[in-house]
Amino acid sequence: MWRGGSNTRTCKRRFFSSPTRSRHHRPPYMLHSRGSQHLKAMAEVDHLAAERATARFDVEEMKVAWAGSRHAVHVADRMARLVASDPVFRKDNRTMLSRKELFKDTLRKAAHAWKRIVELRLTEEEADLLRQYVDQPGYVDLHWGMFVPAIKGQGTEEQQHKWLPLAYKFQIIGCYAQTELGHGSNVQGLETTATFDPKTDEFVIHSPTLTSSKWWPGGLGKASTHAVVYARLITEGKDYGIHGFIVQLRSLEDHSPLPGVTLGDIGGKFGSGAYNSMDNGVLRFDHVRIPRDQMLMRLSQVTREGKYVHSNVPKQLLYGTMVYVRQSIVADASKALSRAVCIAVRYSAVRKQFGSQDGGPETQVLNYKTQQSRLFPLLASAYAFRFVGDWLNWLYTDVTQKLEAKDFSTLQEAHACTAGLKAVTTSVTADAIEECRKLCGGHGYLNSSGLPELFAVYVPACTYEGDNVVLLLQLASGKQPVGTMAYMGKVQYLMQCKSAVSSAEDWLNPDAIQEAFEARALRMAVNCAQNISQAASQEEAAGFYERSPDLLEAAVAHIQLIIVTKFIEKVHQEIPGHGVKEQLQALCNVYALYILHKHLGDFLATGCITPRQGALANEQLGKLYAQVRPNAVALVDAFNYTDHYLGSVLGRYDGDVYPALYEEAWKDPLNETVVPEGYHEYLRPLIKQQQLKLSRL
Ligand SMILES: CCCCCCCCCC/C=C\CCCCC/C=C/C(=O)SCCNC(=O)CCNC(=O)[C@H](O)C(C)(C)COP(=O)(O)OP(=O)(O)OC[C@H]1O[C@@H](n2cnc3c(N)ncnc32)[C@H](O)[C@@H]1OP(=O)(O)O
Ligand SMILES: Cc1cc2nc3c(=O)[nH]c(=O)nc-3n(C[C@H](O)[C@H](O)[C@H](O)COP(=O)(O)OP(=O)(O)OC[C@H]3O[C@@H](n4cnc5c(N)ncnc54)[C@H](O)[C@@H]3O)c2cc1C
Repeated sequence: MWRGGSNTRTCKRRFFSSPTRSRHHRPPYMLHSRGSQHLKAMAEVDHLAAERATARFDVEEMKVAWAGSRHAVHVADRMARLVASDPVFRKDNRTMLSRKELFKDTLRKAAHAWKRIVELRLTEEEADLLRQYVDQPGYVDLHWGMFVPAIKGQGTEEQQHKWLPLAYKFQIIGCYAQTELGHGSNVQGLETTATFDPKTDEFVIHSPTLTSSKWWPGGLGKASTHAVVYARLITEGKDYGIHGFIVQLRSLEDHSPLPGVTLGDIGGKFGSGAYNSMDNGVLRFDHVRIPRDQMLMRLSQVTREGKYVHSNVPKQLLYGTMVYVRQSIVADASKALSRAVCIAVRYSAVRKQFGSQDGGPETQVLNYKTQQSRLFPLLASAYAFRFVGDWLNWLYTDVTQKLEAKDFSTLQEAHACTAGLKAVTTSVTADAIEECRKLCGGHGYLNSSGLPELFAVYVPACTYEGDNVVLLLQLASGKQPVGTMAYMGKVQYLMQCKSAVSSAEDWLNPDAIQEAFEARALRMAVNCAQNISQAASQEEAAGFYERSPDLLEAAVAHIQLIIVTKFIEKVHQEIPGHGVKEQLQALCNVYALYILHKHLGDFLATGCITPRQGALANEQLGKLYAQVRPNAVALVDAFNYTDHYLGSVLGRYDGDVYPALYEEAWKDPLNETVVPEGYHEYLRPLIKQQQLKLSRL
């Protein structure tokens, strides 16, 4: 979970307490006797009011379209405000905390969040949202996000009955210990062993090598008492491959590691603050014994005699927790992307540069066409990811229900879609956050813009829960033209069809877009298949390996088709509210035509459109940007984020950016004293030495 918050060090620190601080060092507006009044008056001004007035749609109804329902808007609103108004959840100076302070702050927030959840008797939906708005990654993410789902998905009814109530009441804290120092992507290559001992009816969990040390699990380093550990099951002398086991790691009395367990944190990570609130851990086992019934036995069992029995279900169900988390990550991508875009759009409307010859007002940078062509596709992508995320959630729920009824027919489709969408949406979002930082110019590089930390927290999403390249290759290896691949059944038509677009406006026709995207995806897949069979006369796997860079691109084309299709389907639905459907239609077109323009090489190379049609798409894109421009600020308002959640002086709702930037600067610990620490040791002697040298000349 979560970002931000107050900290004991900065709370105790009084702003002007240092004896070496001079009064003249205060921000000038604070020297003014009416300083605070003046600030307050400024804060009441909505610097973005003019922008909001130009919106041609009902923002409140757009909030509903974004959130999914009126109920969802209300719940999100209540939880966001609850968090924003609670001093424990304050989010200032997090990037200035030491690792230990940050971790303690995370424990404090998690404990306080839990207290509020219990006191207010929040529902699961409310509790999830509250944690989201607290916004600081921590052990609870893995406890709720992976440990509990692993037991639910892979535990028998008895196991669920025993372990879930303990987890629900936080009597135990769990993590998901799969990855090892030597193996992450290749799950079948994990080395940890779980050897059944029929004499004692126990499994012996062991780390035979350094590379078998569990490495990365979040929450493992310092917080968890238990883990679902993935290990090779060995019984009757035979290795049956990877299975899940519930293993207690720490004492429930004093939190010390149990005998045979060595564990700790793996060390600092990218960026300040950011993901360093999480105790990603290392874990080694030295012949640790657990009762047989702590093997998760829903999919396969080991009998008292040590016999291995596999239920009649696909072995890939072992990977179910990862599929679940991947679909949550897609939903999360739209949140991270929309936060960055909200900051960049609001700031671009406030920021002015050039354009005035006579001392008059300068131009809002949002009016520059280049700014629009960089920013509006990201705005459209945030909406696109939101809707495809909703669809993926539906698909996941559907496959789960089917699995309950022992229908495994959609398992492969769910795996392919979650893997591919996770890969594409996280890669785009990580790049987009960085683009938003650049769109905010120099100020975007300040921690107070919120963007550096958002990027640092977000970027590992390209790696965790499956490296994006590895996941795209999984998608590319899919074989059956079912579900979202059904368009491949139209192979004859799509291989030879020619786009009928003859004017820029023709690109507003969803059928024209759909056909171009289908033809491109299919033709790329067919090209790959042909090249693979040519590259490897004897073995398909060798050809697959040889052509894997092309396969990646074909997989991306397929996923972009899914995203475009789901956006088009969304816009076809009944959408209430003045102008809401029209705005979504425009954003859908921006998304599709931007992808077409960006990947024009694919579309042209596969011959599904002509260069002239490509140019017309770009022409239409320019017109769409002009249509989005007056609605841009209102479109990001519809995300309904509080200033607390955004955590950005540049993205403030009121657009009053400059006083906020100015004020934030003075909170830096470097500004605690006028004369910096180290002056007497290093600066003064240097200066004096130089002065002396000069005086001798
Ligand atoms: C945790 C909270 C979640 C909240 C998310 C919201 C984010 C909010 C942000 C908050 C901040 C912090 C929280 C973030 C927490 C991050 C936690 C991270 C956790 C982890 O990273 S856990 C470790 C994850 N590890 C991986 O993902 C490993 C990747 N590797 C694999 O998945 C597999 O090894 C593989 C799929 C790449 C290959 O597997 P293998 O067994 O070798 O299979 P193959 O031989 O290739 O394929 C065999 C057949 O099985 C099919 N298959 C493979 N996988 C699946 C699956 N999952 N489901 C169904 N089918 C599958 C495959 O297609 C083959 O089929 P075929 O034989 O061809 O028909
Ligand atoms: C912040 C964070 C949190 C995490 N949390 C957890 C957790 O809670 N629990 C847990 O068990 N794990 C966790 N992980 C581990 C994570 O799941 C793995 O790091 C991830 O699955 C990638 O595996 P890897 O590190 O082995 O990468 P590698 O597979 O070693 O990848 C290295 C490079 O090789 C490439 N590559 C690998 N295989 C192939 C291939 N077949 N074809 C082409 N290229 C390939 C990749 O694209 C990449 O460029 C976390 C990781 C991070 C960064």
